[in-house]
Amino acid sequence: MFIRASVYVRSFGLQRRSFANAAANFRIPVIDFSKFRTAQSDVEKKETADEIVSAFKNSGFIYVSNHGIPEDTVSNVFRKSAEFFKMPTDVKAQLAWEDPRSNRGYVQIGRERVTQSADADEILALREKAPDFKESMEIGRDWDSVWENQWPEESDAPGFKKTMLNFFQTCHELHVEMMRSIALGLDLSENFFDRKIDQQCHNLRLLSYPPIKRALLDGDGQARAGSHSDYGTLTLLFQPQVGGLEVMDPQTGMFVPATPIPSTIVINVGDLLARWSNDVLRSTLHRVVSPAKMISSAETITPARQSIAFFSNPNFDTVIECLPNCGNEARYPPIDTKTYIVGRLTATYM
Ligand SMILES: O=C(O)CCC(=O)C(=O)O
Ligand SMILES: [Fe+2]
Repeated sequence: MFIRASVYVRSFGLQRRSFANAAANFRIPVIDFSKFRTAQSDVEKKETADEIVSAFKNSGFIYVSNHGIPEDTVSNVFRKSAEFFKMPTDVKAQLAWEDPRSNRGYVQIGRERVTQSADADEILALREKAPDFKESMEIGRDWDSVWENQWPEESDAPGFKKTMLNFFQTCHELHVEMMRSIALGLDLSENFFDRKIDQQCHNLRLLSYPPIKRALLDGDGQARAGSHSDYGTLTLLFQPQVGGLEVMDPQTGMFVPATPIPSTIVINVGDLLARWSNDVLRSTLHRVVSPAKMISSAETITPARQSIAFFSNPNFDTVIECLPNCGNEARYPPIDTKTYIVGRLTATYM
C-alpha cells in the first residue's frame, strides 16, 4: 500500500501552493513489518527486506505498521514526556544539556538550530534569526562509563526514568530487526550489522513544540524544526496526530507533508547509514512546520505538538566505510561513528 503525498507543498517563504503533478510521484510506503518478523521462509523475509531497501533508496522514508511495539507502551511514553515538559522551567534547567559528547539532558527553546550548513558563522546567524521553536530532552544509554543521563527527581516526574529506559531498550530491539532487514535487502548476511550496532550508542529524544502563533511560525525561515537530515543510521519517529512533518521529494526539491498514520512509526535513513551505503540508501531532508490542516481558516495559533524520536547509531568505535554491494568506488573516506556524530552535534548546539 502506498500513501499518496499530499498536493500541498511549501516554498521557503512558507506559503502553500498546489503542485499536484510535481508531487504525485513521491511516495512514503507503508511497510507491514510483521511479514518480516514472522516470515515462514527466507524468500518471504527477503521480499519485505527488498521493499524496505527499495523505499530507502527512493524516498529514504517509510511508515512501519505492525512493528511490535504495543500502542499502550507508546501512549505511556507520550504521557510521561508531557509530564516532564510540564515541570517548572527552573527544574528542567537544572538538567541542562551540556556537552555534545554526552548529548544528554534538557534543551530549552532556541538552543538548537538544525541545518545542513557546516559553517559555524552561518549556523550562528540562523540560530539568532530563527531558532527551532521547540524544547527537547535527550536520553542516552544509562550504563555509559563516562556520561550520565540527567534524570529528574522521581518525586518530580514519577515513573519517568523507568518508562524511558524500557522504551530505549524496546526501540533498540526494533532498530536491530530493521537493520537486519536492510542487510538482507542489500544482499548481505542477515546478521551483518549485529556486532556493529549492539552497544546502544543511541539517543532517545523527547520533543515538545509549544503552541505558537501561526503567523510567527510562517515567518521567514522560521520552523518548529528547520530543514535537516538526521545523523545516525535510522530514526524511529513516533508522530502525534498534529501534523507538521514534511519530507523533501528528492526529485522535485519540494517539501510534502508526511501525514500522520495512526499506529505506524515513521522510519528514515540518517546520514551515517547513507554514507555507509555509499549513498545507495538516501538520507532525506525533512522539517517540522505548522500543520497543513487548519482547524478553521480563522485559526491563529498552531496547537502544541509532541513527538518522540529514537536516533539509532552504530557502536561509537564502528568504522563507517563503504559496505559490500554498494558500488566499486567509495565516495567517502572511512570515519568512526563517534567522530562523525559528535562533530555534527557540536555544529548545531550552543
Ligand atoms: O518532531 C518531528 O516530527 C521530527 C523531529 C525531527 O526530525 C528531529 O528531531 O530530527
Ligand atoms: Fe529529523
